[in-house]
Amino acid sequence: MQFTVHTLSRLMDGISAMSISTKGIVIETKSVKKLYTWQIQSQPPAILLGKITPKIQVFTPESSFKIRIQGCDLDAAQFELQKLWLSSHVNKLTQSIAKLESLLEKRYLSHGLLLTAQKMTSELAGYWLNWSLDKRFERHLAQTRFTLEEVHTWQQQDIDEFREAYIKKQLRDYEGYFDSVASKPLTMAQRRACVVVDERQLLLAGAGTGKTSVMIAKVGYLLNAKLANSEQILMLAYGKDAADEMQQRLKNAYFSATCRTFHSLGTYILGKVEGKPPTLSQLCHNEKKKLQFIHDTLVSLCQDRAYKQRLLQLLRAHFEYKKNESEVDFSASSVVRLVKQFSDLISLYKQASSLGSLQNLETEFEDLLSVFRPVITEYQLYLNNEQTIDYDDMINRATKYVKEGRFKSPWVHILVDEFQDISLVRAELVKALLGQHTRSHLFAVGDDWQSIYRFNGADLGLTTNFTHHFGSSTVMQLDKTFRYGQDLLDLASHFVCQNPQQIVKQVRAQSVPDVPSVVITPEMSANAYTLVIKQIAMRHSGHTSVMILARYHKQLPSKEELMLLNDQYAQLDIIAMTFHAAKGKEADFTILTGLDKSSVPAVRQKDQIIEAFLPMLEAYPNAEERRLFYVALTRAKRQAYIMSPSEPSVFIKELESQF
Ligand SMILES: Nc1ncnc2c1ncn2[C@@H]1O[C@H](COP(=O)(O)OP(=O)(O)OP(=O)(O)O)[C@@H](O)[C@H]1O
Repeated sequence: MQFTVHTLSRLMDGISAMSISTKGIVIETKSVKKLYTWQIQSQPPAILLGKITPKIQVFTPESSFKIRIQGCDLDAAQFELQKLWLSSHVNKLTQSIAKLESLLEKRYLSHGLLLTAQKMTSELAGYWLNWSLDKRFERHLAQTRFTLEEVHTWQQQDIDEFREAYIKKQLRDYEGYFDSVASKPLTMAQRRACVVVDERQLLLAGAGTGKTSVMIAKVGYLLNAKLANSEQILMLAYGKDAADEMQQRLKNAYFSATCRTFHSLGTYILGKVEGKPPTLSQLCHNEKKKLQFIHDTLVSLCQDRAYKQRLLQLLRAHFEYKKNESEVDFSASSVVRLVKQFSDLISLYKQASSLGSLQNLETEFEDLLSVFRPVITEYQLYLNNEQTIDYDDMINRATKYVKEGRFKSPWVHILVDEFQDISLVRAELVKALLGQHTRSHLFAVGDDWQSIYRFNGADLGLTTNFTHHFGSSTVMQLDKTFRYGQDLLDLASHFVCQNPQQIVKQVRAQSVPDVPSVVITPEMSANAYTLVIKQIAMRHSGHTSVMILARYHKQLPSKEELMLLNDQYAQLDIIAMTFHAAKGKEADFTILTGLDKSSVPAVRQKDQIIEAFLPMLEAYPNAEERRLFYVALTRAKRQAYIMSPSEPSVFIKELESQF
């Protein structure tokens, strides 16, 4: 397609010929012939901007070369030039806008998609929106330019409206699915949590609000809406039971995705990269063996006089070691305490080392760490000789492999349950996996009211400052609890929110029960819970589950006692577990026992160095113990019996004051 501007070129000084094509303008002078190409990145030539004067100026992109045109048919010239320019540029515009429209139609307007849209439109807007097209072209391009202008000038309100329209459409299209994906139709808040698919998303919700149900439904939605296939979805649970339950619930709903705990994820990654799954050291499973190992290591290290001196100094300065002899008495309680501390410190030290946060601690605790470091070196040597690893090695090594690209992650959607209990090192692994894909999605589900694993390194800040750690994100809440009635909800929420740092959530209960959901009953004898069980059995003939809960294992009935109780009351399914183990579980009735004032809240001996290695301690006293009690309180579907001993916990007194 050639358009030769005979009339124009004749008038131009020094230019012997000029022709215009879809590629650009070819200018010929006596000595040179040069093509000035139209460039898509460039602004349209001035002639297209409608600034037609008797002296038309055409700016080519590479230079400010000017062509002065006089005495010609300006309209015709402009029309032809526009036509040529458009024919070389219009495809990019229409294709980009079509692509954008299709993306916006198919996907939720996530933060990532919004950025892409804004980048695309601001690039195009630069050369399409500042000038007016000839009317004959305008007709064809009006809609495209309108879309471009609309997206380019989006304000927050427009974005919100656009998102809302998309959500409404998805809710309509998938109404039948959300009605039937679980045993009961999902609530509106649960449905919305499924159809909103942001790159980083946090679902914060209280106990019994159906978080797990949402995770299952979300996987199904991603699959049905063809936003992902099964191989691209990874679900992470805190414990093996929870991962198995998730897998089972997926299977029941005929969905498939990978469900793992962090440990099984680590094992899988290491197995893939190293060719065989790693072997875990016995020291990981057996605390007694670990303590013995540390004890033996210290004995052996003390053969070195200088080391022995440092150990004695440390014991005297920080462990109330009273003896003056030059030998260490390894049976002394202070030494036993030090051995226990070193055992706890191994994991925390390795976590801090992998996060690069050791430096300050090294200076602050030099006297202790100079004694500790040879122990951890021996520990590591022992694992190496055994050709085994521990849990920290597993997560650290897995993270390293992912970061180095030695493990290729197939997962584009990662859903993490119990997010409030995630540690920084585990979060690093998740981030590394997400980082392998340009568009990856994290759906974190958690409840800051149920964060109970700080002593293991869980960092609640990852949940409460989610956006700070993971970038722009959508935070949502669930507003209805199904497990228990309004009275238990009010009591438990009021109790946990005494700590002003807890995020306030507006939750309602599905039901208002006709009998009280919480019963505080005196605990006259050690196994008074048997009387409560008897009462439950008398009143309920159908299959009924009962959970006995205590702060410590030792306060729970033995296996034999439980078996006897289960035999005695055949219709009851009675189990017993600690408050910690009960997280994520539920039963028709719960019986909380062992609530004497010395057990609950448990007072941990403050250990300065362990504290320093753990995530920041909250200012509110007993914050984690309060949350743990909240977890225990919220396991009952019908009634929670709280056994109140003669010297009850302050937590019971607090609850009583609320009745
Ligand atoms: N939309 C719903 N309608 C009725 N019941 C529901 C709904 N969603 C969930 N449930 C029920 O609510 C109970 C709690 O659900 P789920 O275990 O998923 O909650 P959760 O938020 O994970 O609880 P927690 O954090 O305490 O472990 C279950 O018995 C579940 O079947």
